[in-house]
Order: sequence, then structure tokens, then C-alpha cells
Amino acid sequence: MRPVEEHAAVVTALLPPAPTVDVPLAAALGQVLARDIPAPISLPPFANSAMDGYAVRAADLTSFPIELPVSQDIPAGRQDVGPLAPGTAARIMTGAPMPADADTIVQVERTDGGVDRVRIDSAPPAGVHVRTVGEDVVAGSLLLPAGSVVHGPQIGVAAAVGLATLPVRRAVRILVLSTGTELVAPGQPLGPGQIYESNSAMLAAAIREAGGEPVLAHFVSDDVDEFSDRLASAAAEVDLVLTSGGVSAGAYEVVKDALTGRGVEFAKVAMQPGMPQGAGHVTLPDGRAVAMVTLPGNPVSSYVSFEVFVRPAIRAAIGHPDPLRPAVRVPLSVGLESPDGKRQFRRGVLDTVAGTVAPWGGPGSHLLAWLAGADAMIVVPESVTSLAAGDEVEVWLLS
Ligand SMILES: Nc1nc2c(c(=O)[nH]1)N[C@H]1C(S)=C(S)[C@@H](COP(=O)(O)OP(=O)(O)OC[C@H]3O[C@@H](n4cnc5c(N)ncnc54)[C@H](O)[C@@H]3O)O[C@H]1N2
Ligand code: MOO
Repeated sequence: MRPVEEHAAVVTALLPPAPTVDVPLAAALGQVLARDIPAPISLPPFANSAMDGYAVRAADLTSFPIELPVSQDIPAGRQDVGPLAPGTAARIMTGAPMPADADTIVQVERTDGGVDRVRIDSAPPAGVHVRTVGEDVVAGSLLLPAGSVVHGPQIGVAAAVGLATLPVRRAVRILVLSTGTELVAPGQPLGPGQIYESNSAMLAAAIREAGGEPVLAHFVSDDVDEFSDRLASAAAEVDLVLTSGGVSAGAYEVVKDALTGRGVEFAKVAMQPGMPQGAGHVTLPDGRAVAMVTLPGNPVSSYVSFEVFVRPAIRAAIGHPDPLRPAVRVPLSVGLESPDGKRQFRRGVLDTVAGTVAPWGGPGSHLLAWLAGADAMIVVPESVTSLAAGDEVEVWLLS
């Protein structure tokens, strides 16, 4: 059987680094910055008041209380602010430009709030409520480094320096194509022997969460011609085709039957679930080669295979700083058994108070509801067949 790492390397090699695109700020959410972003302006761009109150010179506050004439009124956004005349105060609002020659902001609470004249009862030291130019960001300095993942604060600071777009790695586009004559779309009536198709919706969601862009082709029956036709028509403009089902050992293995000898290598990988896998480049009838990963159809096998092979490949292609799930080592709260010679990926639930993990449901690859209730993946090495409560295991954090 093929080792897990060997198949992972084959899948990762299918996705080259994604090209750089400039996208509007909102579309950059969750993407990875492709270049260093220097600051085009300083923040704050001009010295301004941090409080509603009065701008004065500290040197004019010779005793308290003191009354000064109000020589200017400066709301935020005022563009014609003149220097502060000696022996006067300027009424000023939060975010409004400091008048030249003023060095002190007296909050309105320390005054009588006068409009023409103001009585000042006390004052903070000079500079305390003044926001200086470049205190946050200096023009020309590194604002956001390449490789940063764009969340709300990164979008916020980009907007604050006036950027309307950001250069990010384009999301990897992945066509999701499920196979199975027994499949019915959710929302439709279910006949005898039929099941609802769940892999394409689940994989599309996982692709989006990983930073990719799913393209849904829904599903096709176990018919080689139908599968080949759908593949030829739907594979345009995608970076990868991801199929589920039709790759094991029986008859009617549509993916295996359609793609054997066309560039996809099918292998048994030493893992459970997720043993039957395939990956490679398929040449379409028009001569284009398209990268393909063929996942097994059992829903938990499909999802675990995605986690182990496809998610890291997507994140590596978009330059994500953390292609792998964060992992911890914690003791099991209950023991478990594992097949010899296969790396077992068991669904688990972490107890963050006790610092332990428990297997969640059995190892069966049809137990989708148990997967939905898990928040962790327990990784049991190939050589380990039995673990007891208290034994330490590697655990991937899924949420
Ligand atoms: N004789 C053998 N039989 C099987 C072997 C084997 O080595 N020898 N391997 C088993 C393992 S392990 C797996 S995993 C599965 C993989 O089978 P396929 O990839 O060919 O998948 P299917 O047969 O098409 O489906 C398996 C299972 O999953 C359900 N399914 C499929 N697609 C979907 C979907 N889109 N949404 C929901 N459920 C789906 C399908 O109905 C089957 O129950 O093979 C074992 N057999
Ligand atoms: O490998 Mo299969 O994935 O056991 O169910």
C-alpha cells in the first residue's frame, strides 16, 4: 500500500502556486496576501484631537480657573484650520485637525463648555489627548507582509490608508463531481435503494473554508460515457477536478473505469478511512490536461481524504502560512483499536477542561452524523493497533 505522505506529495504537486490577482477589499476576506503592502500614507495622516474639548497652549494656562476667548471652532473634517492665536482657545472635536501652535487638549468636562469664551478649571499635561502624525503607521513602512491572511482588521487598515484593492493569491477553482446511480438531490423524493447526495455539498463547503472556490457539477450516474461527457464539458477553467465515488474494487466503478490509462494513478493508501485513492492529470478530448483527485465515495472517507490530501494542497497553492491543521498531543479518555498497517483517522471530541480527547462514534466510514458532531481528528500511527485510556495521541483541531 502507498504511504499517506507519498500520496499527499502527489496531490500537492498537482496544484502549482495560484496566480496573483488584485481584488476589491471585501473579496480579499480569507485570502492570502501575495505581496508586501507598503503604507501609502501615515496614520494618523495629520495631528488631531482624541477628545471633544479645547485646543490651547500649555504656556497660556498660568493658573486655574482661567478664562480664554474662543478664537476658532474646529469640527472633524474642517480643512481651513489656522494657527492658534496666542492667549486663546480653539473649540475642537474628536478627530479634528490640531491648529498649529496648540499643544494641549482640555476635555470639555474640565470646562464650562463656552462658545465665545471658555472657563478652564484644570488641564491634562501637554500632548496627552493629541494623536500625532504616523503614531500608528509611518508612510512607506511595511503595512501588511506577504503571506498574511486577510481578516477584518487587515481589510480595515488597508481601507484606512486609502487602498481599495489588495493583491491576493487567486482562489484555487475546484470542480466537484460526485458519482453514483443511487444518488438523489436533497429536496427530491427518495425511491427504494436511493440515498441523498451529500458529498458534493460537503466538499464544496470544505473547499470554500480552505480558501478555494468550488464549482459544483453535482453528480452523475455510474455510466462511463455520462461521466466522461460531464468531465469534458465541466472541467474548463478549473485548476482541479475532485470526484467522489467509483474508485474501489467492484463492478460499476465509473471513475476508475473512465480514467484508467488516461493519466490518473489509482492506489490503495495505507489509511482508514480513505484507502482507495486516485490522482493525476487527465487529457480531455480537446487535448487539455486537467488535474484530478478521485476520492472514495463513503462520506466520511471523502471528508477525511479531503482533510489529509486536498486541504493542505489548496492552502499551499494559495501561499497560506499554515497549510496543516493545528495539532496537539493529549491523552485519550477512552481506549480504541486500530487496523495494523494503516494510519487511522478517528473522529474525536476534545475536552478542553480535562485536556483529553475521546473517540466520537465508531471507525465506520458511513457514520456521517458522528463526523458532524466531532471537533477533532485523532491520528493513530500505522504500527499501533491498540491504545488505552491515558495514552497520548496526536489530535488535529478541526474548528
Ligand atoms: N471488495 C471491496 N469492496 C470495497 C473496498 C475494497 O477494497 N474491496 N473498499 C471499500 C472502501 S475502504 C471504500 S472507502 C469504498 C469506496 O468505494 P467507492 O469510492 O467506489 O464509492 P462508492 O462505491 O461509489 O460508494 C461508497 C458508499 O458511499 C456512498 N456514496 C457515494 N457517493 C456518495 C455521495 N455523493 N453522497 C452520499 N453518499 C455517497 C455510496 O452509496 C456507498 O454506500 O469501497 C469499499 N468497498
Ligand atoms: O477506506 Mo474506506 O475509506 O474504509 O471506508
